[in-house]
Order: sequence, then structure tokens, then C-alpha cells
Amino acid sequence: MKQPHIQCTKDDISKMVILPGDPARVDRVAKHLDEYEEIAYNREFKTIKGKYKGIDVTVTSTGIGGASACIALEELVACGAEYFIRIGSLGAYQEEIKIGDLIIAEGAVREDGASKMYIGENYPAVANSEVLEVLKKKAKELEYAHYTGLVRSHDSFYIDNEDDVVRYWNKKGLLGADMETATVMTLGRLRNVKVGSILNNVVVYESDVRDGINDYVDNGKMAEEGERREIILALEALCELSKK
Ligand SMILES: O=P(O)(O)O[C@H]1O[C@H](CO)[C@@H](O)[C@H]1O
Ligand SMILES: O=c1cc[nH]c(=O)[nH]1
Repeated sequence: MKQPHIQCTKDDISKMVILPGDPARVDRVAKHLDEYEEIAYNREFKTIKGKYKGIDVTVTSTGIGGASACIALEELVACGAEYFIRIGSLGAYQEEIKIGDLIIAEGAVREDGASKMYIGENYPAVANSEVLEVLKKKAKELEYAHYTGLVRSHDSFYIDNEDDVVRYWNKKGLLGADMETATVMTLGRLRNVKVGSILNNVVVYESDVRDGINDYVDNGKMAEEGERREIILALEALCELSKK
């Protein structure tokens, strides 16, 4: 049976999955695969299946935000996927984090709405330890500039007290914000699958979020390089995990 939103069946989905938010990023992952085919593109969910260094990999975009990310994850789990690595963009919450630096998330503050529909706020959003360790090891081997720590996942960019919220979490040591890491980590635990998240910084701390994201969309070189690196890091990590 086809899953209603991702429009895929069990035959289409491999054990190893990469989860970008943006459907256009799926095509940019495809360029790094040895071979691939497009499986489906329905709403924000674009799926390809391919091979990287001999292993089967599926790439499915989740769209923006926890609500659609939960739908993607649930339907991919129903198709038999077991390992998930999100590759996203993030706005930095610390001054020293440069455009294109990678964040490997150990866990995330759950300021999304979707995960709260599943379980109370006192349940943590944490990365799977096996995936986390492999991501850290591979980032080091590849010599990619990266930080490891906590991020915040939220549901809205343009809130009135955004500056206060960012400064609050800066003081608490958070590395930055995205919109899906907490959601997929929480739901992944509940569904007994293994989730990690790599985030590419596209907005410098205390700069205008609109400028940062516009530069990223307009192929800003450092953000583009950060994206290339998170793609390679995810693929290399899945290769290593598939050997275990
Ligand atoms: O670049 P992606 O993976 O979409 O991730 C980030 O970018 C989007 C917002 O611009 C949100 O989805 C956020 O989490
Ligand atoms: O500032 C940013 C940039 C990307 N994604 C976010 O959620 N926030």
C-alpha cells in the first residue's frame, strides 16, 4: 500500500534515510549518489532512492516544521526505514559559529508543537547515541568545522519577542535553531528508530534572519559549502552505520 503523503511503498524505501527540509535539497543530495531514481513528489515530500558506495539510501524532504516532519517520519517508518539523518539549515545562537559551520545536535529544546501532540514536554529530544557517535567521528575524519551540542526547534520565525528568545537561549549555551530536529528526535524514540541531525549554519548570531536565508537561497558560497559538507557527512555516516 502507498503511504498517503509521501506516496511510497515498502519497496521504495531503504533502511537508511536522509531527511532534508527543502525538496530542492533532495536533488542536491542526488548529485553525490552513484545512481538514483525519483520515486515520488507529492506536496512537500520529494523522495529519491539511490546508492552510495554500495549501500541503499533513500532521501525524503520533510517540508518546513514539525507537523509535516512527523508525517514524513511516520510514513517512512511504516515503510521499514530504521536510520534517519536530518540535514537542515540553522540560525546560530553563538557568536563564534560561522556561516557553513556544521552543528551536530546532541538534543533539542522542544519548542515545536507537533512533538507535544505525542508526549509531554518533560520527555527529552535526544539523538540516538549510535548515530551521534558516528557523525562526530566522521566529521572529525573529514576535517569539517563543526560544533556538537544542543539546539532549539521552534514553530515560528516572526514572533514579536524573537530577539529576547534568542538572547535567552544564547545565555543557556544553545548552538542555534531549526524547526524539525526536536520533532524527529522525539518521534524517532517513540517509534524505536534511530535519529541524528546535522545542521548547516546559514544565519550569523544577532544578524537579520531574512538576510541569512536570502543569501542561502541565492547560493551564498559558505552556506552552499556547508550544505555540501552536511550531505557528505550524512552519506558517510550511513555507510559506516550500515556495516554495524
Ligand atoms: O533548511 P531546512 O532543512 O528546511 O531547515 C530550516 O529551514 C527552514 C526555515 O527556513 C526550516 O525548515 C528550518 O528547520
Ligand atoms: O534562523 C534560522 C535559520 C534557519 N532555520 C531556523 O529555524 N532559524
